[in-house]
Amino acid sequence: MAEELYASALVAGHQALTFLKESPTYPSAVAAALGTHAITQLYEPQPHEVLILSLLANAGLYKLLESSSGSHDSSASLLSLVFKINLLYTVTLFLSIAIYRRFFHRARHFPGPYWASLTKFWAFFTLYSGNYHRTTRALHQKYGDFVRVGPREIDVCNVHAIQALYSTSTKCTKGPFYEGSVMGSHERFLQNETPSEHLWKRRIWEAGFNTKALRGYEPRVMHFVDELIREVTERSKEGVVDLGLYLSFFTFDIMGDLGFGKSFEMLKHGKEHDYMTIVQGFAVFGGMISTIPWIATIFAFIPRNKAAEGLFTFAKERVRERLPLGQTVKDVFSYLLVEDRVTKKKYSEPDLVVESLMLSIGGSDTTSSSLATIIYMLIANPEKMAKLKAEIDPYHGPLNHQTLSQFAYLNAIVREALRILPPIGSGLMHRTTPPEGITIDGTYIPGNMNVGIGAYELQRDARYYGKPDEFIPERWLGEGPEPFDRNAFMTFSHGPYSCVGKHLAYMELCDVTAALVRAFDMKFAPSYDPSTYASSIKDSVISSRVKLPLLISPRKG
Ligand code: HEM
Repeated sequence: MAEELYASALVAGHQALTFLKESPTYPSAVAAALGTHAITQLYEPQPHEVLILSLLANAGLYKLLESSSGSHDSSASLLSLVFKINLLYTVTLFLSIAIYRRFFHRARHFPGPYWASLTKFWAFFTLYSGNYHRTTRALHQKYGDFVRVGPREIDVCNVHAIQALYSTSTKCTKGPFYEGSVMGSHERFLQNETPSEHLWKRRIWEAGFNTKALRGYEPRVMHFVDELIREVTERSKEGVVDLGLYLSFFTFDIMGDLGFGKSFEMLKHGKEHDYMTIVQGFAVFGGMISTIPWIATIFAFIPRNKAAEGLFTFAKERVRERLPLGQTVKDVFSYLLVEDRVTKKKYSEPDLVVESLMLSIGGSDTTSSSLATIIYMLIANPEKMAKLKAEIDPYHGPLNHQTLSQFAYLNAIVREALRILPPIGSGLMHRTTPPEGITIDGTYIPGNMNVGIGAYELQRDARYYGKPDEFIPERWLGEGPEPFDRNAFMTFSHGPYSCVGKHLAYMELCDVTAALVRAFDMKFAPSYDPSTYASSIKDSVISSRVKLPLLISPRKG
């Protein structure tokens, strides 16, 4: 069979060469471009394959021209001819792709921005601007529930799509969002694992976030809450405090402690650790290239740059220091050391390095930006702050999650902040539809399309939440405006790949909010324009760190 294929390929190659030799050069370039487009419809080549093929094709072309011109033409004029043929080939190929995507593609009936129908770079640049979530929301308001945000990408804003796309029973597969590695290598971590590998790894992670595990982490979390209050008290004596920065220090310190067994001590030193700077840089970059996954596959072949290498070296050292302590320390890492009860598989040391890195990325900026939003919303809505104080103040015991989970208004505030400004707000390309396509609320989406739901647009949709742009915690207590649809809450995603750290996040959000409100009177710094808060949040898949300049003083009454 293989020999037959090889023989057919040789015959086809020979015929193509004869055709090129006998036909005029420029029309051949046009024919080759159209042929390439037709082939890529059947088989999507990887970028490195395209590169290798085009180098080989150009070398062949040069040889062909050389042999057909004899000794008449110099190599400079041959090269110039090769260049012109390449240009014609490229222009034809791109035109052919553009015409196809615009007028013949199976996604052509879906409305959306013009450039998005032609190229994924529309999403890349929209994400670069930090406005992806706001842009897709505006597009849904203009076009409806299904918007074409890429050649074969559909952003969906409809509550029925959650089950259809994200649930355990969905026929959709993980989308290209999870392909490749931004770290410049082939490492796989929980989030971008294949479904079968994800299954056993996820079981290990889930054990690390069950109620018993969380109870074990709480004293460690409370240690950092106390440190946060102490540091903010000290800094506030000097004037304006950027609480956004200190909340970042806080969440990174905790993730260092729970993921690597050692805090970054940023709260203690009041200074940014290089680790945080690099991680935050990577998060932005990683977010952007997730819109064009073939860029990530190129990165997988390039050696890691200095910053990424530094990050890995740091993580490797921390993991090596942490490993000998085994399960004597009750952190998330200790759970990652346990073998899966079903498959008996275990994480290797290099896998632990990658997972610890991912833990610190996934659990830090998400939680700190949510905390900043909670405090911002409370200061911007003094009546809500007063209501929260009225709930917390009568209680004089130690703050812990068991107690705080009974504080209905506090929990409603946390939920409402996560609804109105979710730290992962955009849908991107989380899932790919099955070959037969999928129907959502009466709309058919063809097969092999990339689809996603953005939490921001869904949670600001007036069909699911009355007065969606207003901060109304009461809606979670059954006292807010209608409609109110709990099912449209997507902040932690949904289904088998949803946030595994959700309960730890809730614990941190409640613990810190209660501690800050109990300890301080807070107001916006006079130099700060609070109306810029929401627009200052840049969406790079995970929201960027926000500034929250405050005047803070110990509570008087
Ligand atoms: C407010 C805080 C948080 C938010 C809003 C959040 C949100 C999310 C979302 C939306 C996903 C799914 C992403 C996707 O579609 O692939 C996710 C996954 C994940 N999150 Fe969180 N997260 C938060 C905090 C945390 C914390 C504190 C941790 C760990 C300590 C964590 C660990 C993870 C992990 C490991 C995954 C991957 C799960 C998987 O693929 O099975 N997150 N998170």
